[in-house]
Amino acid sequence: MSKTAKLDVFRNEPFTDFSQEPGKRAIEEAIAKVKSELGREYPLRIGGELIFTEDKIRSFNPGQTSETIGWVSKADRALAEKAMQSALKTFESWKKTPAQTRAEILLKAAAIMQERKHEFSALMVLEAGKNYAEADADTAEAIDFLNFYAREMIRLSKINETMPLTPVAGEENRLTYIPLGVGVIIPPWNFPLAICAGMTSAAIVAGNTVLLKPASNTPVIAAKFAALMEEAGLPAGVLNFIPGSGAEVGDYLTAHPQTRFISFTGSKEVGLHINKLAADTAPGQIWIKRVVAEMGGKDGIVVDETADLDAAAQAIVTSAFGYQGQKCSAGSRAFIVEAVYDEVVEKVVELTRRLTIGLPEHNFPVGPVIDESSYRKVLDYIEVGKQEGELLTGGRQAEVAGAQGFYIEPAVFAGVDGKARIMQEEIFGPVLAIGKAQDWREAVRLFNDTEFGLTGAFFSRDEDRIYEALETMHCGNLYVNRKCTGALVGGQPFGGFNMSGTDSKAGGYDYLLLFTQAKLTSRKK
Ligand SMILES: NC(=O)c1ccc[n+]([C@@H]2O[C@H](COP(=O)([O-])OP(=O)(O)OC[C@H]3O[C@@H](n4cnc5c(N)ncnc54)[C@H](O)[C@@H]3O)[C@@H](O)[C@H]2O)c1
Ligand SMILES: N[C@@H](CCC=O)C(=O)O
Repeated sequence: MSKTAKLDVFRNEPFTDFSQEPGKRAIEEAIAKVKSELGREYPLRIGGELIFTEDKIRSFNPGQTSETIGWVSKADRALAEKAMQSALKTFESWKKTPAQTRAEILLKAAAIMQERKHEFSALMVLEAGKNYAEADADTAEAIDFLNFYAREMIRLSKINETMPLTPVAGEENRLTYIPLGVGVIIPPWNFPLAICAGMTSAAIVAGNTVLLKPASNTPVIAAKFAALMEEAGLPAGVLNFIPGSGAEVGDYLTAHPQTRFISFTGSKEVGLHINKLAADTAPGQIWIKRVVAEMGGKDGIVVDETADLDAAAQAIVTSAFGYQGQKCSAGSRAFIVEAVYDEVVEKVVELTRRLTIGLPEHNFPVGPVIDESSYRKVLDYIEVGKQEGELLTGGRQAEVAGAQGFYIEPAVFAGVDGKARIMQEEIFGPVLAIGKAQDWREAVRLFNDTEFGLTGAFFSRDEDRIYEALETMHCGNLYVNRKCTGALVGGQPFGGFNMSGTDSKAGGYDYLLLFTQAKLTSRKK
């Protein structure tokens, strides 16, 4: 793109239709290609140097645990320090690189990813246990983040033209958004491409250099992303890729005096730990570290008696069990008014029973949960649920012919009290808790009775109630008459209230500001 070429308006990457032959063939071919490359080794990337370590993370297929996706080199503290020094050095040149040039690298990366989108999706089918549509949506969102943040950086760099400061006689004032410094990027495994690419590219395009520590369940897709950024022309040392233990490398870098910011997405427990550690001032530290922390959810759907009950039941099931309930936005709770409670519950159970379980590469609606510890945790919660409500369907370990993985039947509990543990704690698996409310206002009260506040949905045909619910349901992303998952970049900036995080609104118009500091210069004329 030349300096004068006008960038077209941002549009979301379309999803692939896998019910049609071309889409189906494309992903099947991509899966075959990725399978032929399994078991490779992936290095750290520090200042352009590819480093292979003795100690490695084994990434495996959660739907077929004997299948190794790849062996990923693992950073220790010494390598994390080397990466910090590389990022500090590179920051001196990267911060001076024009915003337009930085943005162009993201646009190039988006174009390359788009060209090879099915390959990225296929890798997530195998490494993260996503079915075709879930993996495709993840890749599409990653492409969106790259395209969106590139445009956002260009917009911010022209802020004095689009949002002129109030004129002051005899002085010329300018506001610029300058980068912060070196940031540590810590994404989760559940959107292993989209969130990793979004968090990393936003920090980079704003002029920062970063240390990317990917989630240990999904380091291969993160390694592919790091390689892609280099292919797109990102100078060495801007993105330093350092997989490793959260407790070792994560704590070391969070506490590091030269870390300027930490961008984290993950659980409440780890987010609060990072926030606390980052608040301490290390000897030699000359700033308050900025922490962006997007955390868990206990999201839900409220249904009143005027609602389209079929649509509501479908949305409840899709929100609860899409990607096995492993989304921060998962609708793990539903509150239904008494008048239609039995009818909606029956529909939900029927739809849930229709969900078939199997290997993600064969595109079953329900696949495995991510690993053994998650499997045990979800099964433990199902036992808790049996004491707290009535298990209407599912909840057992599922056998999948020819596959050894972490499969669990989607579980629906009804008659669950709002204070029950399965109503209050994030399970992050295929478990839905349904509660009965006397009326829609009580249902909204029950919905709000949580420490989290990420997503929610309200189903009704009554305009007055919709109006009131939009005001009173307290969460960062609130939807009406649709599922509570699947926010789109640009149109539905994403982030939550309370213990769901700092409400950073990824994919929104404020997001890049989190990785900059505003500098005002005033010159006497
Ligand atoms: N709010 C959102 O936008 C959003 C999006 C996706 C996922 N999530 C949440 O993420 C969680 C699931 O992801 P997860 O299991 O990867 O979460 P997690 O908190 O276990 O791990 C997240 C990341 O933190 C790292 N980590 C662990 N300990 C660390 C430490 N001491 N210091 C630094 N880093 C450390 C992990 O290696 C991983 O990369 C769920 O709670 C889900 O709701 C939130
Ligand atoms: N942004 C995604 C959720 C990300 C967290 O897991 C959604 O809107 O469903």
